[in-house]
Amino acid sequence: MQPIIELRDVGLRYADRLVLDQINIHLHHGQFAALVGPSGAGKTSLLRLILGLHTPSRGQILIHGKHPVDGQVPTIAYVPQLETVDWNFPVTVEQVVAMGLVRQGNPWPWLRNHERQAVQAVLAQLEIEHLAQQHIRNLSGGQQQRVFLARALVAKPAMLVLDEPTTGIDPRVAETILHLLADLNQQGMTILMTTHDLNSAANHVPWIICLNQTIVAQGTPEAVFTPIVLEQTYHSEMVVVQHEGMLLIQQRPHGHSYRDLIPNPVIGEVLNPAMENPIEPAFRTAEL
Ligand SMILES: Nc1ncnc2c1ncn2[C@@H]1O[C@H](COP(=O)(O)OP(=O)(O)OP(=O)(O)O)[C@@H](O)[C@H]1O
Repeated sequence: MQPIIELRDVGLRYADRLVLDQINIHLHHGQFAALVGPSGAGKTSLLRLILGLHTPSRGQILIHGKHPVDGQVPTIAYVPQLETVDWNFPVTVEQVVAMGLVRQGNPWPWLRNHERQAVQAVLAQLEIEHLAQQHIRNLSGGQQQRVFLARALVAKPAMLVLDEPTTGIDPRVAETILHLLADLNQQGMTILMTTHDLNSAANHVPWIICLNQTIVAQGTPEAVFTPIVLEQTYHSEMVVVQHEGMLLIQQRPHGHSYRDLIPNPVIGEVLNPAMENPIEPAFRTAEL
């Protein structure tokens, strides 16, 4: 089956600075993937490449097997980081969601009936229809995230791309947003999100892409969330434990060894053979 998105040996430079290198990713219909990596790893830059907002310095990006034309990628909807939004802009929830509609042939600022119905339907789907006339500034972080999710969904995209959807909201609300994304994925939506929350990604997202300028590893959480892959990604020692069926990931405290902290080291093996120091197969992890 043809991937929705395919990146072939993609590189990106800002001026003379290499930000992304040798990026190879396939995302198929129905996948739910998280892009993780430290600040400055190039996660947002990679999303912007996929959205057609940057041109790769090398390699190819194919959407449904084709090159995006003129930066237009109509079937992929974007949910921005909340902190990049101007909350003083005078708009209601309904107006924000309507911005997601492709409003061909309607130059007026008010909505036609079918447009209002589409907005109402997506607000109901995300259980925020009661907020339609509220100013966006007056909402909680979780409600704001749902509004921008609604704006993305109203255009009926083939795929959602979200930049840090759980940043800046409390852990309980972040959990509900991840459940919402998992529900959308169950209904067939393909999703790619960036996150700094490794524990949520490990326990809610079935496919993980570890990035630090290049792809360090990609695979299931159990396969890629290993101390070695995490150290290669973050350049910092991490502890991975399994507890009651969950993966728990934490920065390694100073003065402890893995032997003290990990009763059952987790095993991983989906690695990037192109890396300078290819990561050893997983069974080596247990020897640390
Ligand atoms: N438009 C730009 N021009 C020049 N450099 C940029 C530009 N955008 C990003 N960068 C640089 O490229 C690198 C990757 O940035 P990017 O925002 O993609 O990282 P990130 O992984 O999303 O980081 P974070 O987790 O902090 O959001 C950073 O060093 C950043 O300073």
